[in-house]
Amino acid sequence: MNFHSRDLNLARLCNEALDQPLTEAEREAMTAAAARKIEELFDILRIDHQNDHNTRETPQRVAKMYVEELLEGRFTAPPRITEFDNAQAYDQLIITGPIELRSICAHHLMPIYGQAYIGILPAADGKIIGLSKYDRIVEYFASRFQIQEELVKQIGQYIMDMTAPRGLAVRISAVHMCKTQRGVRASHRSRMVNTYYWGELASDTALKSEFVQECATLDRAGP
Ligand SMILES: Nc1nc2c(ncn2[C@@H]2O[C@H](COP(=O)(O)OP(=O)(O)OP(=O)(O)O)[C@@H](O)[C@H]2O)c(=O)[nH]1
Repeated sequence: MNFHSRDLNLARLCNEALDQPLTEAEREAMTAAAARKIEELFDILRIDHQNDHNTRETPQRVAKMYVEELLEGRFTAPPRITEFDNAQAYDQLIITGPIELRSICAHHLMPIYGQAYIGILPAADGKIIGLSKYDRIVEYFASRFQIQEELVKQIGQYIMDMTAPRGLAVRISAVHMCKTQRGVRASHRSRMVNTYYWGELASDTALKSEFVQECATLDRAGP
């Protein structure tokens, strides 16, 4: 099957999903087409991948890694969210983290790794969602070429749209390898931290500082 046969040739922004998840046949066709382009790149870089025992299968491996792993969140459906009744009308702050964050930066295609923290102020008459779903949502939006400012907002907006809590905070603390492995060669300890707030968490400074303090505690807690 030719992967241009559907609307898949309509490009989307690097951190947006396609309009429809790929079918298995489309995924295979995209992987094969990407592998051919990576072979071409190796040819340009004068890497003899036909005869080099180390890189013979590398274009196929890299193409598969992009389509099925690093950019999976562009090509698959968002995670299913399990909702439970908020039977006891729980309306206090819930904080979950650290959630392991693995992404790729949009500018140099280098890894971003770190932790995410999510704070939820549930609506007493709303729903509670399964705790593991926050990790899945982070992974879904992180599996794209990203910049950290937009990643935080995408994660939070999705949770707001799906669950309508009274307030929400999403915080990411991450290392950008485009800064540590090249360019300025910053320290591996150099991180970017950013937080975005919605609803009551945006307007209530006491809630904000409770969230930030709990994140610091969770960060120090270790395994
Ligand atoms: N704000 C922000 N910047 C990012 C993020 N990821 C990478 N960057 C930066 O994006 C910038 C891209 O800069 P350019 O000047 O176009 O690229 P460059 O010439 O290779 O620059 P150097 O990285 O300084 O060598 C760099 O400063 C990166 O550190 C991110 O998530 N958020």
